[in-house]
Amino acid sequence: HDEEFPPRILDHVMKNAIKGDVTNVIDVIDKYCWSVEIAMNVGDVKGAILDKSFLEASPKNVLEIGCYCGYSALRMSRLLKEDAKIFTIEASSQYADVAQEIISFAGMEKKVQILRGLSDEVLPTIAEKCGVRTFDFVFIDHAKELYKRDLIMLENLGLIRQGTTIMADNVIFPGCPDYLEYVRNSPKFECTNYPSKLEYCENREDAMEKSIYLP
Ligand SMILES: O=c1[nH]cnc2c(O)cc(-c3ccc(F)cc3)c(Cl)c12
Ligand SMILES: [Mg+2]
Repeated sequence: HDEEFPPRILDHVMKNAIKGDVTNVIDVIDKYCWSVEIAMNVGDVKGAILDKSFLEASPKNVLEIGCYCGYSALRMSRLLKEDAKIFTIEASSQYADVAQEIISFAGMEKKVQILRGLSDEVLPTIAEKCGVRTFDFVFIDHAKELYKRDLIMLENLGLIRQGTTIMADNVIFPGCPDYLEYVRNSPKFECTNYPSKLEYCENREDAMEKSIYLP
């Protein structure tokens, strides 16, 4: 995935999507990624799996680690209940800039707050900064080598509670074997695997892993 992609997708959305119509923005991004160039959004197929788990959890406080262009934040924002909110951590200021534009274009700037910085620098102060005690739903979709570290941080910081749903993207490709081994062998997590395909690909396997926290 090249660094120049995000500005192109932003430009495409601004030119081809309907301002304020979050579902149309999502569709325009998916069509572009299927037809013009692939992006590392969770995509429409895995996105539907995310949607289903999100609706089942019906969360009030949502945390996403890895915002990228804001695609998955938009998918979740359109399913948010009244007075619920999404906090999404993004380390790349270029990605965060594009995501902010796309989220605002879709009219979801009040429901989605982008926190700029590295996850291990943002997480320790997120509770007081965001006025949240624990998160009800967490979507992990950033660098695969940080999944396990960050889940342990969430637990140690008391940012997840009995019944919190954690969804992880890319557990097959690129893959996060240490994370999978950790959650599946821990008595504190109830795991379910959802086999799928890498976003915008027909023939490369990937999967999402759902882990319910039961300390
Ligand atoms: O870095 C990623 N963070 C979060 N999600 C990701 C994802 O869903 C896909 C990929 C990826 C890898 C190799 C490839 F050929 C195409 C796409 C990456 Cl690299 C990430
Ligand atoms: Mg991903």
